[in-house]
Amino acid sequence: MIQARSLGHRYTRDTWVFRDVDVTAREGRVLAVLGPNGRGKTTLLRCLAGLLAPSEGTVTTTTPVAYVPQSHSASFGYSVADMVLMGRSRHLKAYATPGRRDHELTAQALDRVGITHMARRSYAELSGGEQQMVLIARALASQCQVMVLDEPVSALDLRNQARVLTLLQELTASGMGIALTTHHPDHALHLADDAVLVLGPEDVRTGPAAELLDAEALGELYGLPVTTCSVRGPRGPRTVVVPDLGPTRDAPRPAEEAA
Ligand SMILES: Nc1ncnc2c1ncn2[C@@H]1O[C@H](COP(=O)(O)OP(=O)(O)OP(=O)(O)O)[C@@H](O)[C@H]1O
Repeated sequence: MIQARSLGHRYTRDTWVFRDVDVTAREGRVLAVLGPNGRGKTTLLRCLAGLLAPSEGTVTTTTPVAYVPQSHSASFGYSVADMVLMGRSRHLKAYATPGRRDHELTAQALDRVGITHMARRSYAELSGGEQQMVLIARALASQCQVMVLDEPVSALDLRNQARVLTLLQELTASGMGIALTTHHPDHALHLADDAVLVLGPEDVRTGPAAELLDAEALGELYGLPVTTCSVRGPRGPRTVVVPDLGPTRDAPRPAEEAA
């Protein structure tokens, strides 16, 4: 579990990114953090993951946590398998060589994310989306109990988005805690038990996702009209979020309407 109390952070003396945030990421639950660009989602996530010391408040962590950044550039020519094996580093003594179990867990993580075929490729030469999958596998190999992911599907195509979202659901069902940021309210509605909406430095709302993520709140969050509706997907009804993008290409043009 990661529990943050009265959390606040500022990079400069007079500008707070957020203040007074109480939030908990628990095993077996998904916490989704939403907000416009630059509003502080990554900052909040890095505080929760223990990578950034908050300017005020406390973060208490009771279980091993792994952080999956949005992107990560490796300067050496590591293979994908090496990158994932690095997830095992906290289990190894200083200067120890990874053992059979470490290699087994690396192979399992590659398989679980569906990237075994990439194992020998150079990580640095992968596309952004492929690298994102490798970073998720690295976190899996670490055997964390809470995984903190910064926009884990931002670079992924539709199929890999579905693969990763399904994997996160499976991990949660098996008891892992997930905290993630996302620019997809649909994904948050699909996955999340709890949500954080970062509206402003002094207005960070937390609560059950199903209550917090309604059309009115999302409209206020992103500053444009938003409609939610239920669609019948291949696996049953789902709620989708439709932002107001103006007239669509399918809409009749004014001249056609008048005719
Ligand atoms: N290291 C830093 N030093 C100074 N300011 C920073 C630093 N990192 C982030 N910021 C600022 O803090 C604010 C929040 O940034 P953050 O990356 O947390 O936002 P975000 O909500 O994750 O954005 P996005 O959705 O675009 O990824 C931004 O104004 C950003 O410019």
